[in-house]
Amino acid sequence: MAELDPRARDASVVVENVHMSYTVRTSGSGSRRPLDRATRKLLGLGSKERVHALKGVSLVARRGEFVGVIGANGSGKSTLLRLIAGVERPDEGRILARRQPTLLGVNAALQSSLSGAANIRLGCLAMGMSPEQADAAFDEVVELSALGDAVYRPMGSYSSGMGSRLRFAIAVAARPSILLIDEALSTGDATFAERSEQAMSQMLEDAGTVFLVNHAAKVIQDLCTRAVWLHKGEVVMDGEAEHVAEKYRWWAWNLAKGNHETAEKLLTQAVEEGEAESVHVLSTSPMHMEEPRHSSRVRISPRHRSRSVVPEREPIPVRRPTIETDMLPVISENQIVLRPPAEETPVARHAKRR
Ligand SMILES: Nc1ncnc2c1ncn2[C@@H]1O[C@H](COP(=O)(O)OP(=O)(O)OP(=O)(O)O)[C@@H](O)[C@H]1O
Repeated sequence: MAELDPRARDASVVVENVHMSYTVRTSGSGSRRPLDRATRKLLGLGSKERVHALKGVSLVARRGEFVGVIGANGSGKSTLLRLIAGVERPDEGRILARRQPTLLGVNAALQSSLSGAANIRLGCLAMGMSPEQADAAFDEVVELSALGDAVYRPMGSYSSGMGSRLRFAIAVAARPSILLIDEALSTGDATFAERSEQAMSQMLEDAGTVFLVNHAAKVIQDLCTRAVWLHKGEVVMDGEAEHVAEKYRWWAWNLAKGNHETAEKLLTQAVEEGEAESVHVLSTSPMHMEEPRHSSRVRISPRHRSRSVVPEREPIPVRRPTIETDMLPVISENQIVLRPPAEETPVARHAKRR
């Protein structure tokens, strides 16, 4: 049994045994011929398929942590961020956050027909700022986005990089405690990269938490303090960014070179070495809450669990949280997070073995 974790007070996001699946329509025939596909569609012969995007993901992010989420295409990175943002709710498991997280580009939906300047105001208001705060933040947003005079042009005329920079600058100006970034930082030039790094360092110094999804191990190594490697919806490794990103990079390189056997071995080693964090959230106050919007909906069948790449663990008791905000249940001080003792973390175990 794990010890009580005194650092629970620092937890800003708790992801507890989260499962998420989507139903997708397939043509069902496997045929590549357009006529076949069209005929099957007309006859309504398409079938539905269940895609398990996340399978029992658990982690605790703390104040001041910059967490990189890395993994191959379709491994569940964006799904995890959307769930943490509260944009979607998990089928099973629970997510708690100390404050409402900001998912870059989603919380401030911008209008392409309006100028960048009008969108700054709109975006700041959408992020919860008052009109006075939005006006005061204008110069800072323009500077960080490095748009110059282009800020007075319609946003529809921007390149995708310019749009990403503007969304990032608006999100940072709103001083979120928890910022979730999906790839956006790879679209800027060197000046923007420098400024965005400074802006995020400031956020972390203010005890914020940043999650960054990126395919590039180098970006994760350069920016993050910690990395979570997802593979087919499961946590393969969770630990120090440099170490996890290096393991991921080596695995991805072998896979890209067609060294499937080596890649498979590396993945197995990483799974053995990097057992994911085990998270239990207990509520010590009476269970008087209504069913939260983000609580369990559907149970995943044991059949799907048995195919998992990560060894099975004890089922985690899911109990109701004590407080609820508009989007996600909030972590309260009387909830306790249990996790393995420090010396049992994947990185520590790896170090011991060497
Ligand atoms: N809205 C959706 N509807 C149907 N399937 C979805 C949806 N969102 C995600 N998926 C599926 O869930 C799995 C995980 O997708 P997700 O986008 O989270 O992966 P990712 O790691 O972010 O991928 P990428 O690196 O390509 O962006 C994929 O198989 C994807 O097809």
